[in-house]
Order: sequence, then structure tokens, then C-alpha cells
Amino acid sequence: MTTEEADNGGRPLSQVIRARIQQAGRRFHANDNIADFIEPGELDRLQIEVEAKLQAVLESLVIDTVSDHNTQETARRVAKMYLREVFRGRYEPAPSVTEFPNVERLNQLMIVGPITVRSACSHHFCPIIGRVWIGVLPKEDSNLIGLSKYARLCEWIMNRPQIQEEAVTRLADLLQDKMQPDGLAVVMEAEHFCMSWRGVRDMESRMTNSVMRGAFLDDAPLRREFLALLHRKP
Ligand SMILES: Nc1nc2c(ncn2[C@@H]2O[C@H](COP(=O)(O)OP(=O)(O)OP(=O)(O)O)[C@@H](O)[C@H]2O)c(=O)[nH]1
Repeated sequence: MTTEEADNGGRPLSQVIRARIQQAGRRFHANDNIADFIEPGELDRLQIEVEAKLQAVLESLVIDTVSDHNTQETARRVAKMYLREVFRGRYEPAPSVTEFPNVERLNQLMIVGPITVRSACSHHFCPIIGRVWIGVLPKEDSNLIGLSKYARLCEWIMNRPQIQEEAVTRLADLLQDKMQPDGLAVVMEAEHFCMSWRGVRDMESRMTNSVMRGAFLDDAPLRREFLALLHRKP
């Protein structure tokens, strides 16, 4: 038993966190954020647990991590990459976003993008690299958010294992909640490494999907204007 397990009554820390989530009746799918259930300092300790399990995977892959100087630190690096980098949108709380009142009562189409996004598919943990465009039709009493915050919120949502269809829906839900606009459109176009690096090994295909809410659903000219501006070449 590790010291960590001894401190947790014989259970690994991941099980302690899992029990807290289950007790609260919440989900912990790959694309769910679980930051509310991780106490200060626990992420460092969880990283040590993940490192030990990745070391076991390397051993089962029959990689000599003792003599091979390139893989001696791989378990540590990969654990850090998952928890602190590519999947950190699961473990870190949402970025703080200042909301401003719409004092000028703006109610015209606004588009932000392309925002470069990086995610991973939940099936193979292969990278998904792409671009996102966001269209907002504010209400006169909507909140406005700073421009950089669109990219920060995107990053928080994308840094999780998921499928693209759910990623855009999550992003739309978050923006809807923050801004309460009259209309919201999110379009994502991405390359899936599970299709190019492995599997079918198709190099060219991209997936494009969109979520249209409110005025973007009801108002065809507004939707056309958004899509036309989005496809304009720089
Ligand atoms: N709809 C959707 N599918 C995705 C996404 N990312 C990966 N996939 C696909 O999800 C499937 C993964 O499940 P399986 O079909 O069981 O995987 P597999 O047997 O390894 O399939 P191949 O990739 O065809 O070798 C693959 O077809 C992937 O291309 C995504 O964002 N959205």
C-alpha cells in the first residue's frame, strides 16, 4: 500500500474523489469538469497515482524504461500532460470571466474567430485540432464578455477528451449561460488524428459541425450572413 493509500483508508486518491462525485449524484464522463470535488493539493497527488499506473502500462508494453533513457521519465511526463495540459479542462475550475452590461444596447451580429482549438477524442485519446467561430446576437440587456474570454472559455471546454458534436454543444451552453444573447452560433471545423494517424489513415477529411440557437435558428438571413462572413477569406 502506498503512503497515499494508507492516508485514504487503503483507497487510491482517485477512488476517494470518485466517491465524492457519486455521493453528490454528479457525472464524471470524460468531458465533465470535476474541479468541485478536488481539494487543494490533491491534483499533485493524483498526478503521482496516474504516473504509477502509466508506468505499469509501459511495463506491459514491454518497454525497458530502466535502460532506455528516452522513456525513463515518460510515465511522469504523460501523467503531467493529461492532468495539467491536454485534459486540464476536467480538473481546473472555469476561467473567471468579467461580464459587462450592454450599455450601448448593441443588438447587431458579432463574430469571433477563427479560434484555434485543441482537444482529444474520448475513444482513442488522439488529438483533435481545429478552429471555432462564434456568432453572437446580443440582446439589449445581454451581458457582454471580453474578447479574449471567448478563447479562454473555448480552451477550458476543449481541453477534455470528447467527441466534436458534444464539444460544440458544451461551448454553446456555457456561452448561452454567460451572455443570455438573443442568438448564438458556434461552428467548429477540425482534423481528427484518430482518422489520420491511425485507423482509416485518411489525411484530408475534416469534420464541421455547428450549433445554432435563438435568432440563428429562426432568422435564415441572419444565419446566412453569419455563414457568409465566416467563410470569407482573410
Ligand atoms: N462522431 C464522431 N466520431 C468520432 C469523433 N472522434 C472520433 N470519432 C470516431 O469514433 C469511432 C471510434 O469508435 P470505433 O469505431 O469503436 O473505433 P475503431 O474500431 O478503432 O474504428 P476505426 O477508427 O475505424 O479503426 C471512430 O470511427 C472514430 O473515427 C468525433 O468527434 N465525433
